[in-house]
Amino acid sequence: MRTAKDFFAPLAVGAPAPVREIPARPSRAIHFFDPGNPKMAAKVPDMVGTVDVLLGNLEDAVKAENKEIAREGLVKIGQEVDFGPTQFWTRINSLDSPWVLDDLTTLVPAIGDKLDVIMVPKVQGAEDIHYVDRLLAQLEAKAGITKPILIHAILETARGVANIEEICAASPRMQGLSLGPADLAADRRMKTTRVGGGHPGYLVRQDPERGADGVPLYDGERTTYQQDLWHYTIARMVDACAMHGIYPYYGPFGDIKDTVACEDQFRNAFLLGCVGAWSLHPVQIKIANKVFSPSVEDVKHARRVIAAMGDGTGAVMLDGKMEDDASVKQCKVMVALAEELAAIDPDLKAKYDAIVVD
Ligand SMILES: CC(=O)SCCNC(=O)CCNC(=O)[C@H](O)C(C)(C)COP(=O)(O)OP(=O)(O)OC[C@H]1O[C@@H](n2cnc3c(N)ncnc32)[C@H](O)[C@@H]1OP(=O)(O)O
Ligand SMILES: O=CC(=O)O
Ligand SMILES: [Mg+2]
Repeated sequence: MRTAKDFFAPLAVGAPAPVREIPARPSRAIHFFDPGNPKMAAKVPDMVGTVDVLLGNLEDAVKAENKEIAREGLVKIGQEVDFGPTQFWTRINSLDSPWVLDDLTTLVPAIGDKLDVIMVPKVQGAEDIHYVDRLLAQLEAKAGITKPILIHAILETARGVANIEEICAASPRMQGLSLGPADLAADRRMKTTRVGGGHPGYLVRQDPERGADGVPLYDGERTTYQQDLWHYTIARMVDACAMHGIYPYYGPFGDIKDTVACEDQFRNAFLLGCVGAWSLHPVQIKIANKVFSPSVEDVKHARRVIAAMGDGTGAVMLDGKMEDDASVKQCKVMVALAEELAAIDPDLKAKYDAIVVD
């Protein structure tokens, strides 16, 4: 166990001091691109400023024979592109893979000063974070990096879910967690072959009509309600992240053409407390930016409650509803997010600025 005294000490002589608080930088969409795919790589400079996070993916979805090309492509992009307000992340290969050591030892010296966050897949427990933490400190020290690179863990194994709290607490570098529904489904032996999203078989059914003897009458239509396969895991992530001052994200939604269901899945995550989701295709950036930004109506309502509540204590009636100390805190969450987003998104700022609180 690392004691409180040692927790914020650098793990290598010359490494930058760990951050004390994870900055709340907007990250509505973490947009994945394959840095070894020339068409995708060419689009990266023009995407800066249109998306909160650009992530060069080196892990799954990059063919084994292209791993080195992808890594080299990422170094080139990192060195050549000015990311401005957009965060620059990468997803390295899994810690048991033949590529990860070269990923880290190549990326940190070459573009470690540009990388905000390294996403680590298939994290099983605190030991995985400790390994990356120490190695990053050594590499940062050697390369003279002055700002610590943060770590984001993908929750995609049953063991990772069971160890969620210790993963979040493993290092001051821990920035957040993403749900990895595809690998997690496989690891848990769930019987869905979809990459995230719902499943028509996972449902509850309206009660049947019953005869006088109480026996169900099976002749009527009974409405079914599809349920969210990921609710439990996302809720666990949200609590663990909030407890540790880090950020939860929904992961991939593989049905690229079903933009409506993607929006629903993202919105469920937003309502439960996630700050963003992955975008696998440019079409999903727009969806994430929309869903993970509070609506004008929500911001207006929140500002009205805050204004009506004065010093934030007591209870008032507003539009027939009770508001009190707790609801004003909920409203402050909404307004704080709106302010963070308005600071980087001029369109949103204009919409929020135009709100008149009556
Ligand atoms: C379970 C997990 O681990 S999920 C995370 C790993 N998976 C990924 O990262 C997948 C990333 N996305 C992709 O590989 C692709 O978007 C695919 C395979 C899903 C679809 O690709 P395509 O069939 O080429 O999509 P489509 O034809 O609609 O592409 C339109 C254009 O957008 C580009 N494009 C597609 N995806 C992206 C992307 N993620 N980033 C930037 N550009 C992209 C294409 O290159 C194409 O460019 P062009 O107009 O110059 O030809
Ligand atoms: O990496 C993501 C997943 O769903 O698996
Ligand atoms: Mg995965």
